[in-house]
Amino acid sequence: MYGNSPGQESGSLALTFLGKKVGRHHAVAPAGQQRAWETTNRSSDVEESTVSSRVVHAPVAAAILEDLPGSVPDLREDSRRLAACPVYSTHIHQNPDNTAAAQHKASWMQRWTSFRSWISAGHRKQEDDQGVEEEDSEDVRIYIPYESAELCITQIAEDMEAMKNRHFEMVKELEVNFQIAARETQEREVLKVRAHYQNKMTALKTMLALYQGKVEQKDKEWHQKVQALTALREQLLEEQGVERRRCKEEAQQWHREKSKMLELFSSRLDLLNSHQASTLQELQMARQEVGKVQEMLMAAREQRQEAAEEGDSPENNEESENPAACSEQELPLEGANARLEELKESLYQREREITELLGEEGSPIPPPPCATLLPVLIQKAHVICLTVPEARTHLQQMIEENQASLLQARDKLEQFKKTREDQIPTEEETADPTELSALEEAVVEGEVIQMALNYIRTGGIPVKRVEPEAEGVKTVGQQLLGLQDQLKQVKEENKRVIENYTTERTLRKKFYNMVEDMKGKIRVFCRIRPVNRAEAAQGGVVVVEKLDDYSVAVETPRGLREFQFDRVFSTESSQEELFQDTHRMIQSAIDGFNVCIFAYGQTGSGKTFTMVGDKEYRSPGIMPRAFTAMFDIIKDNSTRFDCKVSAYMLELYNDQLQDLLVGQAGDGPATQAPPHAPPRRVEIKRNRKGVVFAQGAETKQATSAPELLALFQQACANRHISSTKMNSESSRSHLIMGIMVESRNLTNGSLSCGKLSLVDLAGSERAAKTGAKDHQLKEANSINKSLSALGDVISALSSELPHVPYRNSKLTQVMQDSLGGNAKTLMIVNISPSQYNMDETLTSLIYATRVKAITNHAQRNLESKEIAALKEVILKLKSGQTVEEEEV
Ligand SMILES: Nc1ncnc2c1ncn2[C@@H]1O[C@H](COP(=O)(O)OP(=O)(O)OP(=O)(O)O)[C@@H](O)[C@H]1O
Repeated sequence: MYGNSPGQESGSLALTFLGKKVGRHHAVAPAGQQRAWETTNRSSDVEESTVSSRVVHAPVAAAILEDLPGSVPDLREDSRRLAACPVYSTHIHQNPDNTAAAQHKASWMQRWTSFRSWISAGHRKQEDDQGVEEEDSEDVRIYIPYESAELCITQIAEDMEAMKNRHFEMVKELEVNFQIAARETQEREVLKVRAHYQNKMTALKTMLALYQGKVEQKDKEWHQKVQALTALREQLLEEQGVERRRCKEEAQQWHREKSKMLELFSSRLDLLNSHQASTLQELQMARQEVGKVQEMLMAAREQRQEAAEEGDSPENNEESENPAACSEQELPLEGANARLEELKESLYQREREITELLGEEGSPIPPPPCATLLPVLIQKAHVICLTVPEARTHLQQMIEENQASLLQARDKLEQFKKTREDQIPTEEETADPTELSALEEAVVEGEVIQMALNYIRTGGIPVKRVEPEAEGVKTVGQQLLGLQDQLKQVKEENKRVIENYTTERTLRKKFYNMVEDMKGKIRVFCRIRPVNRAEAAQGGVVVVEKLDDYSVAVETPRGLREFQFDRVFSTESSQEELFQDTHRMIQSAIDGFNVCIFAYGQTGSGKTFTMVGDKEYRSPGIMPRAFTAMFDIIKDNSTRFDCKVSAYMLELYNDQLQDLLVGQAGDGPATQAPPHAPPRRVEIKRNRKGVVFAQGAETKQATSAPELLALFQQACANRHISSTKMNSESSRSHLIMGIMVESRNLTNGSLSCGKLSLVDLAGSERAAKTGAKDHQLKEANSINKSLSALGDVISALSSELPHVPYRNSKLTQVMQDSLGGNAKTLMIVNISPSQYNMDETLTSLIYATRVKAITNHAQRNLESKEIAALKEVILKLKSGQTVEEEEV
């Protein structure tokens, strides 16, 4: 009946649970080889059915029955009994008596009941029983009537069904048990891990608190320092102002003095010229007069000579006898001589005056006699003072008295000057300078006396007196020079103070950013691109300025607006510089963190340049550099970690996710899209930990940076790019690249799974500026819509609203874990420096500032060796694979 006929397939179901093999071997005759059942079915052919039933051998049946523990001994006994009574078997067969059949049926029923009870009891066959039973097996022939056989078959079928169900139940039960056990183990592990990390977290929190305390303290100190420096700066500025005012006043005074002197000189020069002119005139006149007088004298002399020649005449005798008449004749001569003398005197006078004037102008004046006498006098007086004590006392007294009077005179002069400065000068006051000059003279007199008395006391020789005006001029000049020096010093001091202030400000911002980073705030970098040709054509006015490494300012019509970021990169900053600050994010991804780097900004602001680089990869952007850096890190740690890198690449075009890796030659036939196959549907999902993944997206493995770059380049070729007025190669879609790094610790077997998302967003644009039409306009609308949804998410997160509208756009779904999720995120806001794009720049900077306020909760995705192994087992079981004991 249960013959293992030739060609019969023998199947076995084996389940291994925690190292114990459970289940049952069974044998089922394949269709077409179940002779007994076939005979029964063809009941009209009695002869054939009889033969068929008889050719079945008992040992085979017994062997099969052995597989049904519990029933085997009964059946064996029964078969032996039946074999000993062939009449019964034939009788039953030939005489189908109802009672006998009923009895027979009852006996079979009994047996099958026991068999069923065995099934329900879940009796397990012991493998070692097999040997014993093999020994017991005998060649037994069993003859069973067809009705019974039919019944039996039905029963067997039912029982088999029951057995199958039971087996399934058992399998289910085992699965449940297994899941419970796995869950319990997992929970235990999770609890352990949680406790471990809780401790670590507490320690970290304590450290953080300590650090925060320190930072706060430092912050306070810096704040105080900054305040002190600011106060100092203010004071210095004030002093500088005062100095400036003083300098200005002194310069004005110096100018006044100069013009006064110039006036004086010019008036003296005029006087001199007029004196010279009049002197020359007088000289001329005098010469003429002298000439006349000389002529007169000559004439008179000639007359006298003539008279002398006629001397012998009595008239001459009379003249000689009459002196009065003679003197009358000489009178005009005397008058002429007197006039001559007068003229000479006047000439000398003029000469003296001219000499004096010339002497005042600069020619050396012979020292007055007092200048030679004074040192002699002082020396004598000093000697007297040395020898006569009364004279010394008297001198001391004189010095003191003079000092007092000098002080008084100076005070008076100061007061007078002050009152004159304070009051609004009236005409009378300005017109009366005598009082001032009298006071000034008194001061000068007092000073001269003081000097002289001091010389007498000390015995020094007084130096040559300098002209008071020249001294005044020299003093003003010296003062000016001194003031210039002071100004220079103050400027240098100011520069130093400003430098100190800037350094401290920079440090403060750096520490602040570090604290923010530790708090889980999203890091935001700002990059200013150079002015492009279109902007230059619009005037190229630059309104954006990098103030320092952390601040950027925009000159708006309403004034300067300053924004603070984690780093600010100027137009001169290189790709290398930018990447240096990005590098540690790559390390985090390898360490098992979920990391996201994305570029944001208006169209043409340099997002693709920042993320991808230029077309020829002469200055590669973050993405190609990240590939190299990632594999470099992996290589450096290859002795401790075994890492696997795989990537997917999508573009969000017109609100549709498109897989850029589909259709590429890759690591297997599965990656090759069949020709004319409908595009595979890619959906954005989140795993239990909240990490976003692209379901249905082609994921390709890469074993080196060039391999990954080749994949990336091929995928980029599929991207939607077209030319607009703002950018000759404008991205018309958002590019999303996910790089998964699975890293197994070779020491402890733990497994970490990190993800690096690199996103190059399409830029917001105004149709008027880009000149978008038709399908470009549709693209622009779609881009703007998704960016607006991103803006809404940013606003909700930064305002800590209870609902964040992630589901409004596919873009926000893709970025859900990066904004307010569990990722370490870096945003690079790209801006244009030109006035032409000022509005867009301001909008971008405002959004970036809001992003800075968002807090993420980055977690490391690390599993212990056991959990990782159990997960693998579950996966295998789910997919219907056999799990070996060693694997668990
Ligand atoms: N920092 C930079 N230094 C030099 N050139 C730059 C810089 N940033 C951008 N550019 C140049 O400006 C142009 C526009 O840049 P890019 O295509 O990266 O802008 P985008 O923001 O990606 O624009 P869209 O959103 O339209 O795709 C490119 O020709 C690029 O080479």
